[in-house]
Amino acid sequence: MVEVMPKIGIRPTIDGRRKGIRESLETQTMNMAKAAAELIGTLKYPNGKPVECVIADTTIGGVNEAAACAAKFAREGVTATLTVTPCWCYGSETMDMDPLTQKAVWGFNGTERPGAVYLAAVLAAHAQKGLPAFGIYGRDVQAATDTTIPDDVRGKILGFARAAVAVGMMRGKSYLSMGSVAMGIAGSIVDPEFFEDYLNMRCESVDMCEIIRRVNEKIYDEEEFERALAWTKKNCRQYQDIYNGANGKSQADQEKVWEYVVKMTMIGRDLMAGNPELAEKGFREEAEGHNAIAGGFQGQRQWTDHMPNGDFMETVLNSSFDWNGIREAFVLATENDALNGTAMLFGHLLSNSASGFSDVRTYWSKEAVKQATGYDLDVPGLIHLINSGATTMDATGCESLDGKPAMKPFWEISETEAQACLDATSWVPANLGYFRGGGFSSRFLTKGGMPITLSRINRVKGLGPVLQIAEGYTYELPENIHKIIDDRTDPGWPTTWFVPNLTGEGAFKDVYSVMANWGANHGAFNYGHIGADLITLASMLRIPVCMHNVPEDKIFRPAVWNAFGMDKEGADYRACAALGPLYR
Ligand SMILES: C[C@H](O)[C@@H](O)[C@@H](O)C(=O)CO
Ligand SMILES: [Mn+2]
Repeated sequence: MVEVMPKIGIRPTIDGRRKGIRESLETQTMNMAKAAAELIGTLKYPNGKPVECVIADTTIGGVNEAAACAAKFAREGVTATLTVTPCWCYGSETMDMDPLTQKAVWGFNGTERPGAVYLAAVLAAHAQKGLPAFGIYGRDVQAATDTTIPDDVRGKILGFARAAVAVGMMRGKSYLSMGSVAMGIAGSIVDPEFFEDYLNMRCESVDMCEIIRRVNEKIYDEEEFERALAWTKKNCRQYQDIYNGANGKSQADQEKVWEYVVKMTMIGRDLMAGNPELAEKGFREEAEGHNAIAGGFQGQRQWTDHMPNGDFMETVLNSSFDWNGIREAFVLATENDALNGTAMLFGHLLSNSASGFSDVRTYWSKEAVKQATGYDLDVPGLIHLINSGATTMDATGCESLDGKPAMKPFWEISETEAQACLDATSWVPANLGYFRGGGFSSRFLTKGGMPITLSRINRVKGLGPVLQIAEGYTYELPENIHKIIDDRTDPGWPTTWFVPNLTGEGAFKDVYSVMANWGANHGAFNYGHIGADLITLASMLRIPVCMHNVPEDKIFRPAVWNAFGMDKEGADYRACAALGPLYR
């Protein structure tokens, strides 16, 4: 994959009046830029490297200096800009006019000079010109000599930067469909217009028979395959065949399936990201890959009716480790549900950790749990997240943060934690009723008490894409109680029990309402409460949020959203409609 990391450009704007005013402000203004760059540099790209900032060569007092800054930023690959100033500057003469950059302005809240006044003036200019910008100024007045960034300003700069980096990361990359529409699932009817207009991504597709060709013609790294198979045999424990009784495959046949699914995993990865080793073998075209930052595998049914299913490939690629060690997780959607894949991609880019993929299968009320198991649930209800094994092994909850279960960026995961995730996962011979070609599904039970955010994109005729978000926690039923329910469901698939945070209103009135308001069969989940970041990201892309339980004081959108009315949700819809998709 072409690794171009999007940079954030810092624009120190200044009062252009020489012979006194400008000179007195140069140092303070440049220092704000340096402080902002230093702060943003504490963030990481998903590859673990620090986020890079570029500062304009000079402060910007007028249009010529603004143009020089824009030229530098274009050369440097800047995709978002943060304008900083402690003073009055000339709004439309100094602002960032690039229609494609994400924009924020930090106006220093002092009283010696009117930084916050410039902020208001330049935000008005942005609103008037249809170039949305995030407004940032501190709640408390600071002394002119105070070079610290107050906490509230830090939070806003970082929130803006995280989402802006995510927008930049997607630009120019691809979504790769392996196969097409799975079982009539609308999310796998991939729409290039959505990817192009909203994300600036290209839709690529390969027929699943490409996998067969690569297996048959040995278009994979054969040395890697030997290593991968040995690693798989050592670390991926085959579970008993709980589905197929006398019809099950012999162990000799299962060994062949293991070999096949390991090859599928390598080939799926090579299709997405390319692999220079293939060029060494003479396969230069195949070595290139599809520059895919996300992908999906149709599987059902044409492939799975005949060939081993994609569960091993999906689970392993979506995890932060494999036979090559601990590495960045891929984003690979089951059933080629590209809209869930997009939510997985958003979550991965914002959290830098692996994304889970699940069916949103069953709502369990307290009463239903009591009736089925005799157990008194101590939470208001549960949503059963479960899918044939596509879910990342990071979701076992065997990584930890401050002693609690977590899903972490790969550079924070230890060998011991990766091993614990593998040890907590077993591999169940696929239900041949569903998957005639066999395969192995990952099976695990997510540890309780992990903060997670469930999200999903849906496309709606006449409206466009919408994002839904539910923050909540994982939950752990006592083992024997879980077993009763799991045995009735799909005991060979990974389970995450989810309890959304309730607000008592609307879609979050109760747990039932959350499930009833979910827009499709799948949800993506990520570690942490990342709803606010998702909302910021959605506003940058002009995707309205149709359902969320994020506290209002955490929501950060471009300032012009305020002009679309006081009711935040309605304003979001109106602003997204008026502005239209970012790359249209
Ligand atoms: C095996 C079945 O076809 C499942 O894969 C199916 O219920 C789904 O996952 C639907 O999203
Ligand atoms: Mn599914």
